[in-house]
Amino acid sequence: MIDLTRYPSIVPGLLLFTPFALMWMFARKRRKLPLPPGPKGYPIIGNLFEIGNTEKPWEVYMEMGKEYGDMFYMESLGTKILVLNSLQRATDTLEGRSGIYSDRPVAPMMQEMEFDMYLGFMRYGSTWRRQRRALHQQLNPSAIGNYHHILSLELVQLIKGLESTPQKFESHIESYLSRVIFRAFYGVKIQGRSDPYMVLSSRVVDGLNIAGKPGAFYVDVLPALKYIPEWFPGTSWKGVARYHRENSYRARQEPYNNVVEKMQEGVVEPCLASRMIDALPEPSDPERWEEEIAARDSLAAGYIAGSDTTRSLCLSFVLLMALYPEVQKKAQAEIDEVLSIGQLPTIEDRPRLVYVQAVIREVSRWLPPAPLSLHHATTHDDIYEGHFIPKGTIVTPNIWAMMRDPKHFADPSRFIPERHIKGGRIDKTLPDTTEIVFGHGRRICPGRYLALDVFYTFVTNTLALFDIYAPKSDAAGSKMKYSVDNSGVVIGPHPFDCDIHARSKRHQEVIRLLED
Ligand code: HEM
Repeated sequence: MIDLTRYPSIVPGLLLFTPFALMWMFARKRRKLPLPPGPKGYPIIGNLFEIGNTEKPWEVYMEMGKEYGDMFYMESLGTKILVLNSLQRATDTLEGRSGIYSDRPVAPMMQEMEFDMYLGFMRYGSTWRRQRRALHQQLNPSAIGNYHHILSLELVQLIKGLESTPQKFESHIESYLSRVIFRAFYGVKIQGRSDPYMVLSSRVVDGLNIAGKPGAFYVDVLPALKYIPEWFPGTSWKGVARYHRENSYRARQEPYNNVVEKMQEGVVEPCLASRMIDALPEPSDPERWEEEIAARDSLAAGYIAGSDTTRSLCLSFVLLMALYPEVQKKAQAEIDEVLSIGQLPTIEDRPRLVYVQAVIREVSRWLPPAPLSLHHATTHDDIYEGHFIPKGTIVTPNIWAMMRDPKHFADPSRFIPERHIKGGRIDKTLPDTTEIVFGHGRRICPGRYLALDVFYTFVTNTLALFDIYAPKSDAAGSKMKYSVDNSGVVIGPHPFDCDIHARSKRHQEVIRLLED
């Protein structure tokens, strides 16, 4: 017997959607081809309990894959979900058939908060294409070099912070990443967490995390509720939506308008925004207006999407170095072989740092910040490997399962950078986890080159100058306690303690001599 009290948020949906579910069941009968395999559903509600189980769904889906295969399908109350548990399935559909699999499902509350104006949550179409192009022109591999100096300039404050107050490592990392992103995007130097831009961006991320939770708002279950006036009892969600809509609007407008003003005054630091503005068509061009909105909104989408994800990867790296001191020593030995003390690693050193590259691949595999990527959706019916995939299916790429696929990664729960190396080089026959972690197909993360360069800069410079240990209270590094925060769209380690200090007196001296 199912205990409905465990799933309070789905009870109203159960009642409200029963007629739709019946219609859906009859429509299914008309189809000839089978749907992909999947758990048998209950009459009327279908797979509501599998879909409604929001506790670490990436792990639940990985387990379900053992029974139903690397691609399975669930249906409930009109919602259709296809889970892709292997890289092969993601490549075949999201990349091979990207013309069909590149839409996003947009929940009514997301729309009410205007988060569908952000690239990551926008429906597939011409506005999406325009914004995507605007970002890609500034963040592609040949353009990204324009921002490498910022990674190094902002590094000094991070290194000095880690040396003077190592217990605040989390806040130093967060502040480094925000400084890099805001300076690269808008040419501004922000001042810590209380900076107005930081406050605004964290409010938008909070809103995304609230709206991203399935079943958190009744309007997601019954979209017609949005037409009920705000004075009506039980519509407090409308106030929540308005608050986040305002933040979402300000986050798109304010930093961009600031750059426009600075450009007019001739005092702007070259940045993504100024380069996008320079590249806009002439004011008389009919395309100008739309292109300017695309520039403005794609920048906001980038800085909102980039902070939490990159932070999660950096914190996972610190945690893993404390947990696996032998990996840390090996990576430091490689850096010492390539560079002398006092020389800080740069992007140009990357090809010579093979073991460090393997560490980066293994951190990305071990705790991918977006374990279920972002949902894709189909714009048309499709037939894939003899299965019928209906139009409007929500497609969930399970990055977590791909990273733990024993076909590619033996003993997947262990952290073993060596698995990525063969004959002294990166093993190109193994899937590249630093690609998988950024998603697939036309919606793949446009910030991936920037994110990887920032992450590499953080990893190499930290290893070059500091030792990271489990806190003294822990007898051995491998026994250090940690847990993962699964509460948002992006996951990462919960706050944890660790000891960070300069590797030696000479390293301490190098840090002291660094100039701000
Ligand atoms: C380690 C850091 C990062 C990770 C793990 C990550 C991961 C992802 C993933 C998994 C997706 C969904 C891809 C898909 O739908 O298939 C995505 C989308 C996106 N990412 Fe990132 N990302 C990171 C950093 C960044 C940065 C620095 C930016 C800044 C430009 C950024 C901007 C975006 C945007 C705008 C989208 C939406 C793309 C679209 O829907 O077309 N991300 N990211």
